[in-house]
Amino acid sequence: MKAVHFGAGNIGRGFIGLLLSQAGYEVVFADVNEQVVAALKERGEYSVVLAGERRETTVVRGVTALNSNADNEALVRAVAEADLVTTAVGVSVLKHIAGTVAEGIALRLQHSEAKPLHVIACENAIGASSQLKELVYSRLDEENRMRADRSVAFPDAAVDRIVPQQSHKDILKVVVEPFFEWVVEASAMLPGYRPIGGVKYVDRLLPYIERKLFTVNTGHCSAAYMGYLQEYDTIQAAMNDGEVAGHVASVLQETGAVLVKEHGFDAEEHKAYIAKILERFRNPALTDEVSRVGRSPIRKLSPGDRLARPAMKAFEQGLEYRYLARTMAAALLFRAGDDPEAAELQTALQTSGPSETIAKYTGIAPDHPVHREIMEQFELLQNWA
Ligand SMILES: NC(=O)C1=CN([C@@H]2O[C@H](COP(=O)(O)OP(=O)(O)OC[C@H]3O[C@@H](n4cnc5c(N)ncnc54)[C@H](O)[C@@H]3O)[C@@H](O)[C@H]2O)C=CC1
Ligand SMILES: O=P(O)(O)OC[C@H]1O[C@](O)(CO)[C@@H](O)[C@@H]1O
Repeated sequence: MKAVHFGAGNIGRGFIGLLLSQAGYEVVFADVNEQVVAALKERGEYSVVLAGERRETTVVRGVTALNSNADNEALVRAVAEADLVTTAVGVSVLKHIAGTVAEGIALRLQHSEAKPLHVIACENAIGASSQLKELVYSRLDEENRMRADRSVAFPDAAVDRIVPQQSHKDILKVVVEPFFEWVVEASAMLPGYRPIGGVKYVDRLLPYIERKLFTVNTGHCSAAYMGYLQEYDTIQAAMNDGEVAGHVASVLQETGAVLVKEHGFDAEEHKAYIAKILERFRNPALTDEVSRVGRSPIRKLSPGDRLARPAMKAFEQGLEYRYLARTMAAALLFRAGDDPEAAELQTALQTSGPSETIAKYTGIAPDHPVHREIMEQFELLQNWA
């Protein structure tokens, strides 16, 4: 069984590559980071360390890598021969890999009996595989699109494992939290698919991806944005501050009410899910930088993502959204590291002012009550920043 995995970064090596290798796949990583690609090629293995008391280490063997830019021809052939293609590159990078995936699919379809291929985008977004499918299909001709409909599937997925920025002497080593959850849409699978150990298959992914995104990711970025305003460098330090932790808990109550109402999750079970996640954010064996967890604030503020979407749902369901609005206001003030999206937001605020900036990046119109709440929270927070 062969897998091509795009993105040999934190989640790629620390989660997806690990599970695929344990499931018996030969894994070819594709990345643009020449040093990582060269090291994977040369060594064919790397280690994953669990951030816990015992620091258990697993050596992931039987892997190699290709450079997505320089080795494109070989990568196209690898996609053509693969049983599985996975990605963890960032949802905004999918457009850059879609061409290679499309070329690989076109090549495999030249054989009349093309074997089934599953393409799973493991990104923090709703419908990431479906987004990738659209990008790939726009690069295939009509005949190949019709043939791909029969032998290529793009099941959506939700992936959850906190993997902070790594800084070890060994550039391939990756320290990850022990917890993981990978949920895949079973209804989209083609006949003959061999389940991967450790993956949970569900018929309807939406409740799972929304629960994950609106709890883990909404909560985490709330800690990052409020932590940044309080001048903390790490999530662990921010979560030790009662005010930040209280804010995160309030946000998760808001999103929890939406999730329970919309998807029928059991309220008590959801409370336990939140408690576990707050504990994971605090994991003292990890050092997770505010700059990583808050990265790409434009993506995080966008209409379908972890902040605007649950806030709008809360409004539509007659529920509370004040703390979500406060996180969105804080996201506008986030300037950690050299994040280009944070810089773009600062320019927008200076040139167009907060109201227009909120409308442009969240898609929420100025006369909407959620917009008005973000404005109010922004004015309150501005004095801190
Ligand atoms: N780190 C985490 O804890 C989690 C991350 N995710 C999601 O996983 C995805 C990846 O995140 P991380 O692994 O943290 O980021 P990362 O930055 O560590 O890894 C991304 C990798 O993609 C590579 N890349 C960039 N452009 C590429 C291209 N054109 N072709 C091939 N590779 C390319 C980068 O060089 C990098 O190695 C994101 O969508 C993120 O939201 C999901 C759950 C947890
Ligand atoms: O910021 P991104 O790219 O959505 O991904 C990082 C997020 O992924 C996670 O590490 C796990 O889902 C979150 O804790 C974090 O907020």
